[in-house]
Amino acid sequence: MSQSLHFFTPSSLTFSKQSLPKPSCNRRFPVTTLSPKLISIKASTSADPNSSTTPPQVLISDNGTGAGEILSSTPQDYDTPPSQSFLSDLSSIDVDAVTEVELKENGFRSTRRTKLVCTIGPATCGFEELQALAVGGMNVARINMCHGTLEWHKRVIERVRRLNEEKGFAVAIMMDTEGSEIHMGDLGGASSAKAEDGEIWTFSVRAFDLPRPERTINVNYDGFAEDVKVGDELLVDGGMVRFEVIEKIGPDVKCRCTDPGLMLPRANLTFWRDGSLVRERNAMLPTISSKDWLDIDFGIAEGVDFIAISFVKSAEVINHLKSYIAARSRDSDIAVIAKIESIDSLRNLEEIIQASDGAMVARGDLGAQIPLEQVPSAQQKIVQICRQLNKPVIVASQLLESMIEYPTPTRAEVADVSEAVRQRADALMLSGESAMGQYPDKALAVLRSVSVRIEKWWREEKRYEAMELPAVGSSFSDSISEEICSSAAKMANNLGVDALFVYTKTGHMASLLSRCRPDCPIFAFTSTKSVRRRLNLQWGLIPFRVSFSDDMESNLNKTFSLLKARGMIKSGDLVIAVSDMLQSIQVMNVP
Ligand SMILES: Nc1ncnc2c1ncn2[C@@H]1O[C@H](COP(=O)(O)OP(=O)(O)OP(=O)(O)O)[C@@H](O)[C@H]1O
Ligand SMILES: CC(=O)C(=O)O
Ligand SMILES: [K+]
Ligand SMILES: [Mg+2]
Repeated sequence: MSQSLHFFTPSSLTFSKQSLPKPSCNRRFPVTTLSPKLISIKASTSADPNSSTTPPQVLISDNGTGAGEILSSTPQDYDTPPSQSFLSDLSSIDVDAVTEVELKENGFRSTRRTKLVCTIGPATCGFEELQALAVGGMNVARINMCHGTLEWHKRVIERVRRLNEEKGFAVAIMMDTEGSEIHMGDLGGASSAKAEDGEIWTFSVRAFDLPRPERTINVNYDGFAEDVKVGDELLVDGGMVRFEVIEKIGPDVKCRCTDPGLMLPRANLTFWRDGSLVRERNAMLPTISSKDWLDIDFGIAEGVDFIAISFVKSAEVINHLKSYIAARSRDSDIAVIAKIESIDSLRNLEEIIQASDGAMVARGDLGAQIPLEQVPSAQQKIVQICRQLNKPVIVASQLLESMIEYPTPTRAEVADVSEAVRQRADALMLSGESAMGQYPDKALAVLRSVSVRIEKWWREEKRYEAMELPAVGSSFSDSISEEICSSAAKMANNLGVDALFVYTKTGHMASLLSRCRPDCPIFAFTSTKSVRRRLNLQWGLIPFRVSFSDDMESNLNKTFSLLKARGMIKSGDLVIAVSDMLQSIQVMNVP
């Protein structure tokens, strides 16, 4: 009957089985009271070996088979008294109405796992429009500091906040820096400019009087006229429109349109010579410009959840920004997302991702820096590395580009979205489709329905990709958490459980579970609003805010009754629970 297993640790951990004690009211032991069917594996260690005199233990209990055997508990883990706020907050759990309805109507399994980011622009900045996006499944609202004034962005942030407060959403805010690459001016207020084949346009660093003279474009980079040469190819937005440089007159560069198209305000500009990107000069520009620093100060002051850094070249700039944020806002939760959109970022990919809290495959500019046909493989690689390093990854740009103008996507766009979902990216992003397109809600609905459909198909076919997930933590305690999460995810798949529950203060344990991309959804319970919002970017997590204690038994009882009362779970549902307070895996039916 007895099983034992030894870990080699400072003090040895043992697996063993003992007789199941009768539940008693003063015995605070979660495994005995929750349900008739329950298995608990507990590996209790202290992150700080000096903080506890109790040797770490691993416990296995199983009273689900009727064998009714269990071993002694480690009382210290259960005896932490619930805090005042916990007691006073017994009835409250934050979940948005949309998730609640989705869980009630469709059950856990059909909830969407891929997260959705929407760029907010003139088409979606009003409260009603923002609400429509939240209802439509927006998890993160992105504001792009290339466009709009600080006052405009501030109003958007306020509206998203109000939406969260009033409607219970946990929409996170991502601020995206402008970066100091070369781009066009704002077209003097026009929403776009059309360049036709063969037309001659003037690109200049000169400021023009309004109204903007016909066929002229402002360029933000002073060295532009010096750097380009006659014969160079000038690409707007990575090739959406192409020009050939035909003449230079002082600050004015005359160009002939060779590939016609629509140019959007502040579109990115790159120039190419003999088939390769000219980057000597703009490579000298700082990744974070002085304007970016002001925007970052604004983002910190406004308490945004994510800051996405454009045109990252090295890990150094990420580390620099992270220490700046840490110094500026002591207990700030702002996560830094590295935008992979340059040749340099591809060169230093692993170290950049390692230093960041997440990454974005910014295909718009990336496709302007590397040949377009290399973008898909770069995307796959970035998504894979992020997953291995346990960092959330967003696939961005042109997912549904045609929906800026049309109410239905092209088949090719649907295939592209499907591919990103199949790669199990954490999130998909809308840019122009939601910022200035005619059908933002429809575009979001397409992302949503394609995600759900592909995820379902993938699960039905049991198409697990065998991805090696290397250890990401440095301490032994980290390794235990990783092992627990990968075992819990595997158990969840094998047992066909309805949901994984994770109680997490920092969100780390939830992200480790998400990394395993299990079949079932992950209910992530966290006590702070900011962690809840941040988790909203990660694959498969349904973040709830609820106050909880170190006592897993009461946490589980409390969440079960709260969720049952709201009709989000029911008796008999099979759940696996893990937490970052108590290193254990518990399998149980909802009582
Ligand atoms: N705050 C805004 N105000 C006005 N227009 C905006 C705003 N945000 C986005 N847009 C419009 O939506 C388009 C697509 O947005 P997106 O965020 O992808 O920007 P982008 O200029 O392509 O640059 P990036 O490379 O930073 O994504 C922009 O080109 C712009 O026309
Ligand atoms: C999103 C972004 O910055 C890009 O695709 O270039
Ligand atoms: K940007
Ligand atoms: Mg970009």
